Amino acid sequence: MHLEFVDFDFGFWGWLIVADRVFGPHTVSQEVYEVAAKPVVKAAMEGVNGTVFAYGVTSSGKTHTMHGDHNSPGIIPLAIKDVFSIIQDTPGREFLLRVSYLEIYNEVINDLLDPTGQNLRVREDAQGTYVEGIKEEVVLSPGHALSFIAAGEEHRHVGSNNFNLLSSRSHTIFTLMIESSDHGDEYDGVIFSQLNLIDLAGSESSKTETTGLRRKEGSYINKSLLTLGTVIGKLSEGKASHVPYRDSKLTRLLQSSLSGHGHVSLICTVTPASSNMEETHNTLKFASRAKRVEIFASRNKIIDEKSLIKKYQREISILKQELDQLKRGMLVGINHEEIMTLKQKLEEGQVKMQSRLEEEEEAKAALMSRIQRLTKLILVSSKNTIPGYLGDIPSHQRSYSVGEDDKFDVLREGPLLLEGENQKDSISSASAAPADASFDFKHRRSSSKWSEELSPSGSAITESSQAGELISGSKLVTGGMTMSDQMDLLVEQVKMLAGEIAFGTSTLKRLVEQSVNDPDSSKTQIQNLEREIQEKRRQMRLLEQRIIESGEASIANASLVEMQQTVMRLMTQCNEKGFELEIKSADNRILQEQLQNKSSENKELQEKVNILEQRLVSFTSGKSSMSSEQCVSDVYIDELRKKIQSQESENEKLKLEQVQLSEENSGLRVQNQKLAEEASYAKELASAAAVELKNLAGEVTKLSLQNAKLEKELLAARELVHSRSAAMQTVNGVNRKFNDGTRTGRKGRLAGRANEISGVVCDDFESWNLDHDDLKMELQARKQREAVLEAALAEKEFIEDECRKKIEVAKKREEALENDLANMWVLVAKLKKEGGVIPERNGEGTEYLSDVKPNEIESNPVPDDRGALGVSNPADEIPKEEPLVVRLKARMQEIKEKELKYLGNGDANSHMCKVCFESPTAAILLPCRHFCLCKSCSLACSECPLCRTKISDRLFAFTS
Ligand SMILES: Nc1ncnc2c1ncn2[C@@H]1O[C@H](COP(=O)(O)OP(=O)(O)OP(=O)(O)O)[C@@H](O)[C@H]1O
Repeated sequence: MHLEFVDFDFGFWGWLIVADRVFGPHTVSQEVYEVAAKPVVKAAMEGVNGTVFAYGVTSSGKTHTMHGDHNSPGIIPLAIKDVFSIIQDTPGREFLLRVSYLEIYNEVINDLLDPTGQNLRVREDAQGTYVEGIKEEVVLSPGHALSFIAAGEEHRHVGSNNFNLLSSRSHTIFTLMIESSDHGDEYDGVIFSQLNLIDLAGSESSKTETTGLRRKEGSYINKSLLTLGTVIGKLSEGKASHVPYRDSKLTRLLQSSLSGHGHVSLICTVTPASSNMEETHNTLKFASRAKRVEIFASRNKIIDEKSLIKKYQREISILKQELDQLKRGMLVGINHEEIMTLKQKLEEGQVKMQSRLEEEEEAKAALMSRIQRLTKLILVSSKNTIPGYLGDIPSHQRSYSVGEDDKFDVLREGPLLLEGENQKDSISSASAAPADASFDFKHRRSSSKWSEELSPSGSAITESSQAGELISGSKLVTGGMTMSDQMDLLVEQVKMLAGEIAFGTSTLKRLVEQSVNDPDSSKTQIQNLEREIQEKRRQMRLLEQRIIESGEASIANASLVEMQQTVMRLMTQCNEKGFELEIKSADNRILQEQLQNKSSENKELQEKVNILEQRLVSFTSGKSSMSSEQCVSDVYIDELRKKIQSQESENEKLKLEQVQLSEENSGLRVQNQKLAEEASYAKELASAAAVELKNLAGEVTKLSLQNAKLEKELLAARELVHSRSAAMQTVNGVNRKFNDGTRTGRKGRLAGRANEISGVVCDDFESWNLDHDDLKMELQARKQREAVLEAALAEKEFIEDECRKKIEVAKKREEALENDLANMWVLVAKLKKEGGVIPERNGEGTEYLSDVKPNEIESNPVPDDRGALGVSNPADEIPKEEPLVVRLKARMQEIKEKELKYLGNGDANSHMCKVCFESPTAAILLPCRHFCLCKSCSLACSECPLCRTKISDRLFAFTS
């Protein structure tokens, strides 16, 4: 496969394009990295943002260039490796590296390091654009960083098209965030930079046969790449025109990189396939445009506060301080006195332990010295070869093995020969010939050994040397035997010596008997034998002494072991005690802390007590002359006790009250419910009364209207009467003039009226005169009518007055009702406020409202039957103990009855006179049933004041 890598480097530090390179198909990634990416990486490590991205048609090798494979790592792994090697080569600085890895798939940003981070949003701050909520991982090594890339690649969208089996379906941006600062004193702030390593998805031509999802992906890819091309094109123009960074997520994210504040290295990959010629051409055009983009890369500002490295450094310093404090804090919380006490205790303990240890050491040393002494003794004695002595015993044994026949001789003569040899050796007169050669040899060897070892001077054997032999012989056994074996051996030796002595004694007896026959020859033998017996006895004594010493030694040895055990036990105890001491000291610390807390609490309490005492003193100073604090505190305590007792009794009382109240509450609730029902009933009554009042008012209005009408009619009638009378006067005047002015009377009035009616009438006087009689008649009729009307008017006025009175009464009644109603509502509201109950008075019944007293209710009396106020109120008859609502109900009933009376609706009481309100002794019920009048009143009225029914037609309903 032939691939070409086209690299356009945009130069560094504000340079314009300095180099562009074309790489052939056999170029390795390392070479491309060296040219295209390394300078960018290096600059990024120095604080300049850098971006390296691969652009090209699908399957042209972008992913291969950026990621590479196992054999040939791409730009990204090489860059990471380089970053860490730069860190290695920069010992003077501290670095903190973080990585993030995202993809832009179908214009959606997904976090490749965190599968839950989907559809992330792009934000912008002073530093530029960034992805909100993207996961950033701190990396510590190249492998660590590459592991994140590998993990991210798992989540990347990859699919196959007809050019590439593993075609990238998304743009990926691997970002390395680099923070660095100098060490210690040379600290110059934290430098932050970003290195973006981008693997774009490949542009897809129409030849890329895609359907469905691939087509959709392809369109998104092409669109974003087109936007990238447009942005590059705009930037390459160099004009201050609008750059459509926001048209795609890719350009939006690369905005700060492309806008010229960091290094950008664009690697364009092309394929030599003729089928991709158009795309290759487009890629080259894109590269050509990109070359013209000017970059003014600069080092990023120093950020201190936001930097993670600074944060970590701060944390580290804080932790160090905490550690120091912690180290010092071993003694924090313990005051100086405690420390001193603890120290003292420790010292005391140490002294004790030291003295005990010293004692033990001394005991140990004593034992050791004894052991050493004993050991020395053993060592010293081990130089003596008791086998020589013992060798004699085996020799004896060997001699036993010679034959049973020789046994007696050996036993009989051996010691004698031995003694004889000994005698010869010891006194250097070894003249006596041995009876047995072998015995002699053995004896000789033994005796020579004794003489060599025990007698350095090589002189004749002495008492001491013999004793030394015995001791050493005995001691030697300890080298290979136990003490008990030694003892046994010594005892055996003693027994043997005793046997030899006994044998020597019997031999001596036999020699003494022989000396009777031959005194010369046996004399010497007897002397030698006596000497030998004495020697044997001496040796036996020495051996006995050795046995005693061995016993002592065994006792000493036992005591040594015992001492050693004691020492061990004491050491263990010492360790245990030391451990206990540590625990105790730790406990002591804890107790000390607790004690401190307690003491602080005590202090606080003491302060409180002092304050209380002061208060008490100030309180009692004026009253009491008690001087001693004890008395004050006693009084105070007594008071407190009394207070507590009174408080307790109050508490009990309160509890009882609570129980009572709860019982009352339940009772009152029931009552409240009843009252609510009554209140609703009273409300209904009040509303009915209001309706009735309204009707009454309507009727009154009607009456007023009728009255007004009547008044009008009356006025009209009066005017007519006046005009007629005036006309009559005119006529009379004319008549008088006409009849010499001598006559007066009706003619004159008629003449006057005629004059008044019209001046023209005079002209028609003749004709008017003809009607004179008629007029007279008419005048009379009118006069009568006038009188009737006046009477009616008077009646009307009277009725009007009555109506007014009624209205007033009704109004007052209404007011009273409203007052009652208001009182009721007040009562209801109060009941609700007091928990929905009416408090009982001694449990005997409901209590009147404190602010709505019965007297107040009576102060708004309902008018009586006569319309007088506050007279004969039935409410007065209600006992005061009755509940307000009951009284109200009674009042409402009364009102209703009165209403019925007023209305006269056929009720028995409705026969009361509606004019004088007298008792219905002589009442009549009008046919119209409007008014019920008494006889006297009905006489005054000729018709029903309401409907004008003639009273002549009246019907006396009843008379009492
Ligand atoms: N220089 C190269 N040496 C060897 N193999 C290469 C080289 N460049 C690309 N390839 C191979 O070509 C194939 C396509 O390459 P790659 O996936 O990198 O293309 P791409 O441009 O990233 O494609 P797409 O845009 O579709 O993702 C891969 O199998 C890759 O291994």
